Amino acid sequence: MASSKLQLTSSKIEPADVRPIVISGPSGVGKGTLIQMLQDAHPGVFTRTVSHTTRKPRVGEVEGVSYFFVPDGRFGAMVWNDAFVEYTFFGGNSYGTSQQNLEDQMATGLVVILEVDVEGVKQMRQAGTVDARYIFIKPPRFDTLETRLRGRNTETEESIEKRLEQATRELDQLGYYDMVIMNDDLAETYKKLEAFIWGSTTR
Ligand SMILES: Nc1ncnc2c1ncn2[C@@H]1O[C@H](COP(=O)(O)OP(=O)(O)OP(=O)(O)O)[C@@H](O)[C@H]1O
Repeated sequence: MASSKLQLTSSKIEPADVRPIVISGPSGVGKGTLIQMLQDAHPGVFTRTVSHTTRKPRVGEVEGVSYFFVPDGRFGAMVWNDAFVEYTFFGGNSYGTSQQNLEDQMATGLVVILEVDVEGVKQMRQAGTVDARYIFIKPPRFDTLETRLRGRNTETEESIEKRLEQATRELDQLGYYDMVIMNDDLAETYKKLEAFIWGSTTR
């Protein structure tokens, strides 16, 4: 992976703004990669929420670490009980961030990172209940997504098509975000993300 070639300086200095950070953007744009880089460069600063999902675990995924894997009925009951700060139906499965998990992560005293799709961000913004910083990662060109998703080798053809279809809709809704960063060169993108989180407004 490209990130292993980067020279990252490791720092435990917390950002002045410790509100949760919501990272959004189309599938394959590099959200997971960038979040991992933040955590690697700043051990002991960030924690991530763990989403609930109705999708089946992939090889290597661990219950309660990668996701909370739940059946459809349980997920539906949680929606009914207003247990999610955001949830979405995507690629044939439901995903959501529970209020409980967000509170648990915030209680650690670390800066919480949430990876949320655009529909989820819309819900969070409209409800206005989570005071967070919202960042959108966008691809340099639409077809970059397809190349990266194929290169990742984790998706079926059907899943790739659903993700690209959804990306078209997502790229149309940038108004919900405090910051939009284009992920062309990974090292440059990472620097911009870090600068924004630590208070600079470099775009
Ligand atoms: N700037 C970049 N240049 C080239 N490749 C990149 C760049 N950023 C990320 N990648 C690669 O693109 C692929 C997709 O990245 P990643 O899995 O982080 O996307 P994601 O947005 O988290 O997707 P999903 O929402 O589906 O989980 C990975 O193989 C990653 O290494």
